[in-house]
Amino acid sequence: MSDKIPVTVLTGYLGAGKTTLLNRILSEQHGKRYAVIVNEFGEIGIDNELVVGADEEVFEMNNGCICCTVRGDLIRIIEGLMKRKGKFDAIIVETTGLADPAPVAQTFFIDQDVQDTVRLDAVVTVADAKWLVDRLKDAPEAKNQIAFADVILLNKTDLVDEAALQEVEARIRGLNPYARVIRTVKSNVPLDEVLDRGAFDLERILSIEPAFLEQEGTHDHAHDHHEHGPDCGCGHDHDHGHGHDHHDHGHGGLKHYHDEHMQSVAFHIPGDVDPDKFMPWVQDLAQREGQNFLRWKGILSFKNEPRRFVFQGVHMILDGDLQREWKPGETRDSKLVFIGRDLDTERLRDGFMACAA
Ligand SMILES: Nc1nc2c(ncn2[C@@H]2O[C@H](COP(=O)(O)OP(=O)(O)OP(=O)(O)O)[C@@H](O)[C@H]2O)c(=O)[nH]1
Repeated sequence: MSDKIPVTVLTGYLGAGKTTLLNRILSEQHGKRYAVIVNEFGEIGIDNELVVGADEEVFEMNNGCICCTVRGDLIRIIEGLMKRKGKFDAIIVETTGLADPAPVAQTFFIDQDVQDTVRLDAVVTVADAKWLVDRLKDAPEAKNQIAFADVILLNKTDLVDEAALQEVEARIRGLNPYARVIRTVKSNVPLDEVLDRGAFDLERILSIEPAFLEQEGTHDHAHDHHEHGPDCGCGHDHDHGHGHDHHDHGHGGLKHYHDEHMQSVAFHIPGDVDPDKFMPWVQDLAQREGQNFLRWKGILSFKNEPRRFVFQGVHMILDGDLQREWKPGETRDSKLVFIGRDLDTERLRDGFMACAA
């Protein structure tokens, strides 16, 4: 995987600080060269002019919302970039504040040429500390962007007090316990926190919060009785803006929220998985229930396989790779995480457990 060019998808609601982060990435002395793809609504690419950078190349996509019409353009731009391989080290795609990151991320899994040359490194979401809680109530895109993220910059922390920050962090955790959350002012973050993360931080999360796996299933919420509109597969969120979808639990002094619509569950098999069982299971699951899964991710130990199988999916689109070898002394086990809506925890657990070797 290492010779593939890493792609960072930068997302976040309108005005959260994405361009500020991009400018920081492009102006800092890090010795790396980035190709930047900016998607902006409208004819005139204002964002392009706001993006500084000497050596970097900025490509713009103005043909509408990236999430509906522009996936083809994104593929073409990346193919064009690949002809200039060697001229840059990484690609950053900045999406419009209203885009659903799913179709963008999927692009890196579905087109074979793209898949052979680049890899989705991480989805980085910039969130506005002052306004996120409000946007989570009225803007389904904002909720998707949080649930989807591998890394979240909680930006504009200068505009709110500590209590408000803790509140917004609790909201974020309720939607996505797996993302790394970093507080920032003016998107000021050490760049290695957001770039070249290595697809996702499952291992880090599991090492920091081993309790997740011990209490598997506790991050979901069983009382989801709202009906959803069908997901048309375009990646748009069909969530209805229900006003009171949060439950507030005491949690060792820390506030803990569950969101009835967005859930996350993690499963663990303390040993090998049989790929002949696992592969058909996930493929079938993707077909039948993929629209409910925003992200699914796993690190698996396949029977008789010296390398780790690393897996991620976005809705129906799946991507898996045999990566590095298990190290001597490393515990070979298998973990799978789902973030999505209306997850049938019991059935997912039973299905995964049945894949044990
Ligand atoms: N007070 C404060 N303002 C900030 C911070 N970060 C960014 N801003 C300001 O917020 C405004 C929006 O920042 P941008 O970086 O353009 O946000 P964006 O997410 O790219 O916005 P869109 O392109 O509209 O989606 C700018 O005026 C920034 O200077 C911060 O940490 N604190």
